[in-house]
Amino acid sequence: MSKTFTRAEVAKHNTEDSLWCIIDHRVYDLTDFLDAHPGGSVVLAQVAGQDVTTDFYNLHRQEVIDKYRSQLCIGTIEGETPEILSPEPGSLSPVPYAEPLWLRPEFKSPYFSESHRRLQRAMREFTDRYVTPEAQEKERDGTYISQELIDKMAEANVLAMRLGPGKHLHGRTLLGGVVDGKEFDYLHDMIVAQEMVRSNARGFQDGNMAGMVISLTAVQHWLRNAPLRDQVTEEVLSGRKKMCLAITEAFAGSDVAGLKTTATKTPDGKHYIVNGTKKWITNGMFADYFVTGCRTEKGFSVLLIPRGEGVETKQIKTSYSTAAATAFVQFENVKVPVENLLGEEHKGFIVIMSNFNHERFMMVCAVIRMCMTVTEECMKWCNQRIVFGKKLIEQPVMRQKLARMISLCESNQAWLESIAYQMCNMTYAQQAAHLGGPIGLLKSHSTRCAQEIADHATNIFGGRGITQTGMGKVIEMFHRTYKFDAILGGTEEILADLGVRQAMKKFPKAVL
Ligand code: HEM
Repeated sequence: MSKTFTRAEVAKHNTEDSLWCIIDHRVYDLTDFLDAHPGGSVVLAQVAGQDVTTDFYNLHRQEVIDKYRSQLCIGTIEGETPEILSPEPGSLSPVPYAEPLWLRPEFKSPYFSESHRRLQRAMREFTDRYVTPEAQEKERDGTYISQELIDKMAEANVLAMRLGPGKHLHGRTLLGGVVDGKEFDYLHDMIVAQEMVRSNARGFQDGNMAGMVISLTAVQHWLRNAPLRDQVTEEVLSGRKKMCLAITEAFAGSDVAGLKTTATKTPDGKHYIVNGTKKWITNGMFADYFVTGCRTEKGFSVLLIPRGEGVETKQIKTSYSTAAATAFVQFENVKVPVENLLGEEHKGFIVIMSNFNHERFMMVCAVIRMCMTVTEECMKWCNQRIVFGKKLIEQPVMRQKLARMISLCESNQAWLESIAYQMCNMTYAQQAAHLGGPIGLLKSHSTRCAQEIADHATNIFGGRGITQTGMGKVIEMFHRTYKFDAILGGTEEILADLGVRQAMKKFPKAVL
């Protein structure tokens, strides 16, 4: 790679027998790549011997050249040095507004300590090195997360951190010891969630143990049989077993009262017999345990159901990748020991409701971070793309769009950090009592904003914004999938309504 060439030398290699070109001051020999190029050989023949930097970056993302450099690059241009940055694993983006304010060197924040910063750095590197490459591959081919990655996350205790703060973290070495398990709070939790979504693969993001995140917390808090709880927790956090939450049915989604799956006690009182179906169950395809909402004689109860006789799963294809392992689940006369009951019999609503807070908080962390990435992509594109002889950024209409996108991201992230801080200072029960409304409102609001951001971003990227490869692939993915966050864990309307209803419960009688 230390070889240098003059531009005149490169220009001579302008035939299909010897085809060179220049990208960012580096010389590439594309002769043997002609037939393999996904964009075909004709485009390459048209630019043979030339500096194609602008054309290349109009069509490809930086990671394309990073991937092929070692194979195709033969040297640099004499007296010139490459200018375009290839992000190192773990690095922060230098693009304005690409990172949350607390990560920008010139700003301060009252919320974050050194351990938050250490965790952020370690999580960013972990995601860049291990999660993103697999996420991109699985998102494309629709297969499920590998056991290798699960093992890696289990070993570094990333799986354990994703449950949020709690005793399950005490005594564990978190990502090599960057934070003490006893100090781990909801701001750490937010960091883990926000860093993981930077792998930019919405289906895989859910396929990556999202089912565990929203179900094991309920087991932790509500399964009263301690040996069983410890056994299951250990199995899941070590990555040997997978767990999912099975509440939603084709008959009832956010309206939990309308569920039709039944759990009937056997005459000896030792078991429940479960019958019914569940739909849109994230990770259901590979789950070993289903935390399942059932109708019982006098109400609603939640059971931990292991995969076994009478449990069947079928894949559902949704708008995002099948990497999420979304399933239709059928329970047919499934015998479940009564010790597998979460909370009290007939009082399962509280189990579900209190669990919803963390689930929705996680979703909000993710969607807001994703909006920020989309805004970053648009900032970069507007700065690069030349239309009618001008950069896009020089068009006032584009600056208006960016201003709106930035404002939505900044305000949502600030609201989120404030809620995370409240969570750090409340017990689980206080959170359930006081934060259901605010988290619901923030989720509803942030996904409405996501819709607007997806819309602006697609218009900015044009045809690229509706294409699954090339420069607009992140935009295309976001525009196709932002609705998941608007629906999973409670629709926008239901959550907005919850926010106002919870506020009205506390409305003082004496105020007119
Ligand atoms: C080192 C040189 C190059 C490499 C490694 C490369 C690689 C690729 C890859 C992997 C794709 C698939 C789409 C994607 O994943 O982004 C692609 C598509 C394409 N490439 Fe290249 N390419 C190179 C140079 C060029 C040049 C110089 C041109 C034209 C000036 C070009 C034109 C195209 C076109 C038109 C497409 C299809 C557009 C699309 O899928 O969005 N490529 N290239």
